[in-house]
Amino acid sequence: NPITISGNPFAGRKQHYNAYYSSEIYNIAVPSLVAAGKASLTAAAKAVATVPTFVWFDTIDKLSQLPGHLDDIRAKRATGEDTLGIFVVYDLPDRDCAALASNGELSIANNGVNIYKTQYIDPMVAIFKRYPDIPIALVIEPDSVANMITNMGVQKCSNAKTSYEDCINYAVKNLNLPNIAMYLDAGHAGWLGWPDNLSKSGPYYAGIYKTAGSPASFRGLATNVANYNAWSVATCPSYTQGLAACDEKRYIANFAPLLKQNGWDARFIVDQGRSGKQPTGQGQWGDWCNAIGTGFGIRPDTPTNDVNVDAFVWIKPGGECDGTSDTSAVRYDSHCGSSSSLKPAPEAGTWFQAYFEQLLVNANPSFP
Ligand SMILES: O=[N+]([O-])c1ccc(O[C@@H]2O[C@H](CO)[C@@H](O[C@@H]3O[C@H](CO)[C@@H](O[C@@H]4O[C@H](CO)[C@@H](O)[C@H](O)[C@H]4O)[C@H](O)[C@H]3O)[C@H](O)[C@H]2O)cc1
Ligand SMILES: [Mg+2]
Repeated sequence: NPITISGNPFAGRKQHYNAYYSSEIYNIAVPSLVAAGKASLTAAAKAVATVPTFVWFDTIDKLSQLPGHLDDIRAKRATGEDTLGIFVVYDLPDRDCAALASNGELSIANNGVNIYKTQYIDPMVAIFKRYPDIPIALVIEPDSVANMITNMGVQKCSNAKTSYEDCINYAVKNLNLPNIAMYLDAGHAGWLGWPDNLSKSGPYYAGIYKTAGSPASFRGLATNVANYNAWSVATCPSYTQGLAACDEKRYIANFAPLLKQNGWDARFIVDQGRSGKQPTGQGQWGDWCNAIGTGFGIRPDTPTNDVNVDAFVWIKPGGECDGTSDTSAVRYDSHCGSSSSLKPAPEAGTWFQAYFEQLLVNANPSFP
């Protein structure tokens, strides 16, 4: 029977752990550990397989896997568990405009806006409409709006601004379904938390919400996606350069009132999938690619005890790469060759075994 989400979509529900991430762990990580004489870590690895992570739809082709995930969730819900689907919308034309590692399949110059709407969003909406009985949380377009705040000096980002705004507007208006809650990406404390960036972000994000007609499903913002910041830390790491609000709790506490002043009573979700070890091994806060000295963090089912925050989540699946370290690769970004980055690293999104092992041994809370 169809459901209508009201309030916090995570309240009283279990986030879904998906078969794809489990298969990466069972078919790649576990055999690799055994082959490397690290069989002692296989129990912990298998425990990670049942931690809910978001499924990223980073290509049009991936949409063919969406019904399968939704069928799995429907089966889980049939057992009496109130399971929530958790997915990422991530295929903007000229995607990842300030970096190279996660550049996508669509380009503005090549009819990308039209393809995004008609071949990506419209089919996705049609699939979700076949599952009105399943509650769903969506993260909308990691990095995109944050780049609009800080990277108008990057040609590819300034060129993409109107297209990003058009596509995101189309996405949030068309994905505005009774069983869906949407969270638009909002960078992280080290990105938009700086006073100048935050003062721009309040009106700009609230403007997106109002321009879209304040959709009922448009719940709020997602922070720290694919990044490493603490939820709450007593001592600010040195690389946070004196920014007092150096963790996501304080970033959000500063951000929420600005949104409200501008007409959006937004809530947040916070990625903690790679935030368990503080400080991280980052030399610079902006070293975003495959950062060393990181660990799996706060589990997604942990209560947040924060009125602004609906849930802790693992949006970036730990073990999936941020970008290749191969300097000859088309998508090579120098940030993935930095002293803060674990190397050698494969292409963005593919399995990075050494990184998975790093997260596993540094996990906090630890895995048995
Ligand atoms: O001392 N001060 O007063 C002061 C004041 C202002 C300062 O300037 C700020 O410096 C920050 C860095 O410290 C910058 O933040 C970085 O911006 C990058 C984009 O440009 C982000 O990269 C993205 O990261 C994503 C994953 O998170 C990737 O998926 C994606 O591919 C990738 O592109 C980094 O996370 C993010 O850390 C701010 O823009 C900049 O405004 C600095 C100091
Ligand atoms: Mg990225």
